Amino acid sequence: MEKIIVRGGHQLNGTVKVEGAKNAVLPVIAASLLASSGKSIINDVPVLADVYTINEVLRNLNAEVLFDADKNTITIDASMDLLTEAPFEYVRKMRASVLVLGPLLARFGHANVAMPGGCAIGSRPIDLHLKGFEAMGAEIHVGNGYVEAKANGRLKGAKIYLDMPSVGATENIMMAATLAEGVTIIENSAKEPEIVDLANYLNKMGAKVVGAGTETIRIEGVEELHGTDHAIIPDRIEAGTFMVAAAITGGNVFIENAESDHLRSVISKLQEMNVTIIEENNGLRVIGPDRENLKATDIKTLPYPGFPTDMQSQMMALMLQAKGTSVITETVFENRFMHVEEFRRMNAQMKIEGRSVIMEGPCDLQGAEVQATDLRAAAALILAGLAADGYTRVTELKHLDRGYVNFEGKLRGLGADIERVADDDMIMEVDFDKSTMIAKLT
Ligand SMILES: CC(=O)N[C@H]1[C@@H](OP(=O)(O)OP(=O)(O)OC[C@H]2O[C@@H](n3ccc(=O)[nH]c3=O)[C@H](O)[C@@H]2O)O[C@H](CO)[C@@H](O)[C@@H]1O
Ligand SMILES: C=C(OP(=O)(O)O)C(=O)O
Repeated sequence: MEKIIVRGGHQLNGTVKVEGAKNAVLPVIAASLLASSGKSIINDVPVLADVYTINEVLRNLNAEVLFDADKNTITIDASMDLLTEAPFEYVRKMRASVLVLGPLLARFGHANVAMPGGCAIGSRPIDLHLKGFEAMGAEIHVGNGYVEAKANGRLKGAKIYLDMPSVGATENIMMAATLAEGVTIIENSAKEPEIVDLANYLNKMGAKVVGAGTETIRIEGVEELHGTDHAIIPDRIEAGTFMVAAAITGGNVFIENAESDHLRSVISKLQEMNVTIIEENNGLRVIGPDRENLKATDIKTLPYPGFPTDMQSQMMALMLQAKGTSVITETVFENRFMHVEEFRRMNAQMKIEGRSVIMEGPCDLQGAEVQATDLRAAAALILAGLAADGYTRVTELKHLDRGYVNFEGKLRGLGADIERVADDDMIMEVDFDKSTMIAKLT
């Protein structure tokens, strides 16, 4: 079993480059299924496990997908008649597989996709996606672990109010509406930058989408869409994660490609904590304060432009180092505190009260063996390891690899003492080093 081993205490300095956004590329790849002519060429694609998974979903539907990982480019030809079933083996690995529902239903009048079920961060239903399709005239049948959607002819434009601004529901309904007859209005839609990226892509394919990035999106259906070229926006969560890495080590890191407009809430909270952030050409410079000057703060996760839930656990690692009482309240997912127990193994002083976690800092974090409970928790535990005394070993790296490209390599490039080891032999070597180190200290 692979582990990442990190030895804390090294300040990070230098430049790190942010990849294309995972949460933008997945819906864009799914949207490529809408093109009945031409090829789609997607650039700045991050080489992530999730990208391989969605590519497999498309190939399984009979689309032709060529991923040039060296050039970060995917070429998709979906112009042929496709199959319309996405089995559980893919949806289980990655919930974003449900994003093929909208495109398949709109183009072929049928989709049969495994129900995603819950995951480590919450129950994550897809009722809002399905209500949207029903409002557009689709018939939905849920049974035997699958959701089947059927339309008699083209979907019909409709006015759809989302009970909450769900990112996935907004994307799925927006994609379905591009080929519907008439106009669809999505009210209380999600406003994330990834929604805007998807709308830009759809418009280049020939769709008529306006208002993406606001709470009302208007889609005028067209008869067909074609392949196009597109470059994915930078990953704001990867950027935010490296911002915390700089802050937690008191380092000075330039984060190339970080888009400051997408990171306002994160920038503002870091500044409250006394982290210096300078907007430079093509990126952000982040300078962490000395540990005694890192100030406590409070955070509430919210839909964009509020503080992102996908940055919650990384900020928790930083708050454990801050002086005073910090509180994080999670309002987006009902169960996104699994990492708290793992932080406690590292000597973190914290308690959960309802949807909030209360921390008394600064904690003297100690290296320990910890388990990544989800994607962002994996990154957060490694960040905590950068500040901890001794060695931290993080297991269950399948979560990390879903969403970070060469995370340990990028941190090592900035000066972190970190490596990924493949098996227990390697770990014994590190144990040996550790005992030498302890011997030197005493
Ligand atoms: C691939 C991708 O882009 N994933 C992101 C996307 O996930 P995802 O699109 O799954 O997240 P949503 O915005 O849909 O979920 C937000 C909340 O709405 C609830 N909900 C959602 C849909 C629905 O039909 N019914 C319902 O109740 C969810 O359970 C959750 O509590 O947005 C989340 C919120 O910013 C991020 O954490 C994920 O990284
Ligand atoms: C929760 C996340 O992703 P997903 O929706 O793909 O599980 C995430 O990116 O932090």
